[in-house]
Amino acid sequence: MSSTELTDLAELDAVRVYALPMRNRFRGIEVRTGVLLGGPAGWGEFCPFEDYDDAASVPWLRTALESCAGGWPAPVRDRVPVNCTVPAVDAERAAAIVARSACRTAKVKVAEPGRPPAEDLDRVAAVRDALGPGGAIRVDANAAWDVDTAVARIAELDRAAGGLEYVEQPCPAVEELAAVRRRVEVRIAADESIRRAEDPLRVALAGAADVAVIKATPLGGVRRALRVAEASGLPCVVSSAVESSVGLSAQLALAGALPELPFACGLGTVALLEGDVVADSLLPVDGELPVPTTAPAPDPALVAAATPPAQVRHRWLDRLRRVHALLTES
Ligand SMILES: O=C(O)CCC(=O)C1=CC=C[C@@H](O)[C@@H]1C(=O)O
Ligand SMILES: [Mg+2]
Repeated sequence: MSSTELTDLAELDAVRVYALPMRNRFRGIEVRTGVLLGGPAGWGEFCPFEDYDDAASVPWLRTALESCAGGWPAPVRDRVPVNCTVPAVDAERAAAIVARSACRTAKVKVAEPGRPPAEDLDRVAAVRDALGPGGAIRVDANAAWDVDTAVARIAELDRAAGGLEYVEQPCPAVEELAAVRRRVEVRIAADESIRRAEDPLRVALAGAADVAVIKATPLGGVRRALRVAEASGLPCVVSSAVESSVGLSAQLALAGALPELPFACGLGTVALLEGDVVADSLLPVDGELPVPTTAPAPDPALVAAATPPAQVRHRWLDRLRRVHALLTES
């Protein structure tokens, strides 16, 4: 098939809704849900977070349909180093997650609403112990702080971690990221500030970040995300949207195709899920994942085991139809 994107849902051979529990609550999510789409040239995954409206979900569907059409850009590497992701859990669990992962880089969630800052310090210290002195630690505050709080917390976390590789999205606004960046030594990474194609240029022009976090899934696919990465002019880290192995493969295709990849990617996230929909899960081995050329096919028995009740299936199929209608209008 020559086209790089399917536009007609009738061309799909299979549509399967899945629901997989998270091992630990993450981004407020306890069960990750989405739709697997079987196309003429492969599989794709449509899995916008529940709080995304239909318009914001359009690029997620583009990503799924690009995957179904097959033929991602040619990779320049066949393996990608990844970080393990440590949710806002207690220090003991954090250390266990790192030890189990065998990754040399850990990304630690901090500034969870309602939790005291001392818990973050204990968590990063435990992660450093588990990782040893040679590993890299990055933290993600998901835009929780104002500028002064960010400056204070980053200094404390940097000390507790024995050095941070970078801090992801300390504050909400691009101008705030720039202000924090002028006041701390630790690198700043922009994540939520890069959700639309026009965003990375704004981040770069404002001097707001040292690193761009790029996600193929919410940016409309591997090709679109590659253009966003190039426009950023910044070193890029590819990070997941907590997909099953089907959707994660598009993110790995992006990481495989980026001309430069100076940091480990946030793609070890199948480990956050209780189970998967493919037999050969994209779980890191020795801190790396392979770059696939197509998405792995779901295993019918695993999909059957992950199929949610009819009410959930109908809600997702309605969502798919509505978002598809918006996509074809645009
Ligand atoms: O980057 C990683 O290590 C894993 C992915 C990850 O952290 C995220 C995925 C999806 C939603 C987010 O809240 C979160 C992030 O903020 O980067
Ligand atoms: Mg982030």
